[in-house]
Amino acid sequence: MCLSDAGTEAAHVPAPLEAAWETIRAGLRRDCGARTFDGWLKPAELGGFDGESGELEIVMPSQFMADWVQSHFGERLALAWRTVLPIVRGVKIMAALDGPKPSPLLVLEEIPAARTPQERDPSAPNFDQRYRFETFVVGKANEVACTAARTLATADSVAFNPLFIHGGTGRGKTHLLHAIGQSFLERRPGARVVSMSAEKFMVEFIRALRENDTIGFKGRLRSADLLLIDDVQFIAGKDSTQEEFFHTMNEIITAGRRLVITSDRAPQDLDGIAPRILSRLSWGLVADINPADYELRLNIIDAKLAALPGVEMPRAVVEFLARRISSSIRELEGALNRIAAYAMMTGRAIDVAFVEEVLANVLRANQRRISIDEIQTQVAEHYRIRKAEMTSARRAREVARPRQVAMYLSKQLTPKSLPDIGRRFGGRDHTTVIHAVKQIERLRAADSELDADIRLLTRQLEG
Ligand SMILES: Nc1ncnc2c1ncn2[C@@H]1O[C@H](COP(=O)(O)OP(=O)(O)OP(=O)(O)O)[C@@H](O)[C@H]1O
Repeated sequence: MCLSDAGTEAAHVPAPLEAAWETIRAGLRRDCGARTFDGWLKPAELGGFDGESGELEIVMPSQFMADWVQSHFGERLALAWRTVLPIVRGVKIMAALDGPKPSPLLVLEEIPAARTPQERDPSAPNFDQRYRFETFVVGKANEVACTAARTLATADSVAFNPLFIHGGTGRGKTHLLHAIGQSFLERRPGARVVSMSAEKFMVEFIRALRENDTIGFKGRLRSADLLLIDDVQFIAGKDSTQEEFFHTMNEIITAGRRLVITSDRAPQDLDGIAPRILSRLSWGLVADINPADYELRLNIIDAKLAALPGVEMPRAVVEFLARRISSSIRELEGALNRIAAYAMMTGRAIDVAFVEEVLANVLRANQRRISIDEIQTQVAEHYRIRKAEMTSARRAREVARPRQVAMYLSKQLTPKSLPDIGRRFGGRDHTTVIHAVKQIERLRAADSELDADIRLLTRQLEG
């Protein structure tokens, strides 16, 4: 449903869009300064909104301005809109149909419209430019998969084929797949790389059957120097697609061409996939991507922040996010974008309170399941005391301090209330817990050894 046509004067824009636009404009003005704003963004007007696709048009007086705003503010505008008014899922910046013609000077400078690789060659893969090895942060959870991916992409010959990468959602499988494709093509310009999801494989195969073009389909896939198939779990239970997939795999591998497959689960858990496909997979290398640990999450945030210039995030906030958002990297990335957009819009400084407010839902969903029992075990082991001392009445320093550390960590790492925590430490009062938390906070700031202990314990507990 299109509410209005871009560039027509009588465009009726619904009130919520108007209100959101005002907020976004105010944020942009604050963010980029009055000069840039007045020169480039002030003339922008709301165009049509398509309620079905969620696409909003922003209309500039000329094509040149539309291109400039697209390249300098396109992503930021889209992000701001999605944040302020989530029904807006995409933003299209366009020139007014009856806008002024660009001056000759501007024509000289006009930026040629970028064409996607697919527009140049419909069979060329459309890789996401952001998904490269250079932007993939490596840690314990993904180093085997990443090394294998790099080897497959760059080595003159590989000892394993296919490469099967598996892991839960949002852990970087697609990122690695695109990185392989781009890196392979850079080393071998002109090579034939075919990249598709298993779902697309199925859809295209069925279409080829219907259009009597299976020869064409087979030819396109089997002649690939590198074939990348994402989310293979999709073809579970689809027998004829699997039959075709098996022959494709076979031909690629026998011809010494390279094949990479990703899946959300390990081969042995792929129910509904033919045994001969699974056995073919086991000829190659199976690499998993585990959930990112605290260290890796910290490094990923740092890397993403480096790509968001102008976003000032204090160390305490970075650590807070790494600690609290552990479900997936996609979620971590989403949280960072949301914080950046809100900070831009409201002009507020980013601190922990701000982040707690902006991410309330995400943080709730990510509530860790670390138990007080685990904390007590880990702390007792670390300080080499008996776990029973966590609940005992002994006040000797060698047991009292570790007990306080465990109470402090229980407050930091679990959602339990102070009285709850007190009860779990031998029925102590909540004021004892408050005292422990304050005491450890104070000591931590002055005692680097204690600080290091707490960091280590936090890392171990968060896995
Ligand atoms: N190690 C990493 N370094 C940098 N960015 C990462 C890393 N891992 C994941 N990401 C980012 O997290 C987001 C989600 O990753 P990706 O789409 O590759 O996940 P996926 O495993 O394919 O998930 P799904 O199974 O849901 O498709 C992407 O934006 C990706 O760039």
